[in-house]
Amino acid sequence: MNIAILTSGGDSSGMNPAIKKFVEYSYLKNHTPYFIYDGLEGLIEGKIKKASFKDVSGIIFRGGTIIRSSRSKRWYEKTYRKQAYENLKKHGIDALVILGGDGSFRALDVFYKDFKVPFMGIPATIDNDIPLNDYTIGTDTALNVIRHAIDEIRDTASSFARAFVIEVMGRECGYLALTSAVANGAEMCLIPEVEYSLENLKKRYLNEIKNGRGYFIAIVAEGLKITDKIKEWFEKEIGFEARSTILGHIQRGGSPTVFERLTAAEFIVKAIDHIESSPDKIVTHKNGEFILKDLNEIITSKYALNPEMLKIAAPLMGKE
Ligand SMILES: Nc1ncnc2c1ncn2[C@@H]1O[C@H](COP(=O)(O)OP(=O)(O)OP(=O)(O)O)[C@@H](O)[C@H]1O
Ligand SMILES: O=P(O)(O)OC[C@H]1O[C@](O)(CO)[C@@H](O)[C@@H]1O
Repeated sequence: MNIAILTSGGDSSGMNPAIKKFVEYSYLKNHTPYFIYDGLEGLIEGKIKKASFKDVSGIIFRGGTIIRSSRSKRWYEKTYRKQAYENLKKHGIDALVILGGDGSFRALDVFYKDFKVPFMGIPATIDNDIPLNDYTIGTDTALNVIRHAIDEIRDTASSFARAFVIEVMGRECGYLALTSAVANGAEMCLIPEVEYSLENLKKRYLNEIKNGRGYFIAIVAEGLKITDKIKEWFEKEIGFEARSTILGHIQRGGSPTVFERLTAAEFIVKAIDHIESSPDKIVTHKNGEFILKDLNEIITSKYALNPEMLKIAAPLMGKE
């Protein structure tokens, strides 16, 4: 088969190892791999090229995506999707592999309904917000970038009596905030999915200050849009000088971790192995296994945070 790969939505570290494995494993299985550059915008523009081993040499340790990505307004219009379909036909592409997040899977859904182009979707976004799936490519590297940043902030935090409010990405999903709050021993974790109580946190913090607490690390998910409010709250209600840091796009960068590289390879192998026999699926990673799921099941479900992790983090949200 002629199989083309594209990366869509927010780039994430681990896309490059996935692209490398895609090329190598496709040739191994007697398929011909193609690149579509610039995501869905590139597909509309027909930026399609046969991929070679040389294209993917020396990329396994690089963050980002060598074939680039995009967010495409034009994709919502059928005229442009038709143009994309014509481009695939022109290059003799038999199937698509798409690395992206939930938006990209919705894009795949309309495209499949329109033109029935066989596909495999692979979850890739730092947000880790794909339903029925435990892991999206990019998450582990982003968590390690956050860990590193918090370690550095802690150096200065522990040298002053201050509160540091750190905003992490994730759109409407609190996964990055929840996981990094627990992994980095934060005093506060506020996420969109769970109601928090500043009143309870205040009681606890004032008590802790009496017992010698010297500084605070607070993690706030970007989706709440309350980072400045929490900084002011520390100053007014807790009486601690406060600083805020928005980690921003550094969370999308960095060399893919070992876990990232291995998982990316396994996602790709599962996708290529099954693209002929079940050409309309999302590869999910659930309870340590790689499982094919219907696209429709994914996009009509809601992701859920790990209840055990929520229990561990409950005190950081002011829950008794
Ligand atoms: N409902 C939809 N119908 C058609 N196309 C869509 C739809 N939702 C998203 N898309 C297309 O998919 C692209 C990628 O989606 P989006 O920008 O939400 O990123 P994503 O795949 O969710 O990744 P990330 O979570 O990393 O941002 C959009 O720019 C748009 O072109
Ligand atoms: O790179 P952009 O388009 O500013 O998008 C930022 C968004 O993309 C993500 O990094 C990935 O979805 C989100 O966490 C963040 O809200």
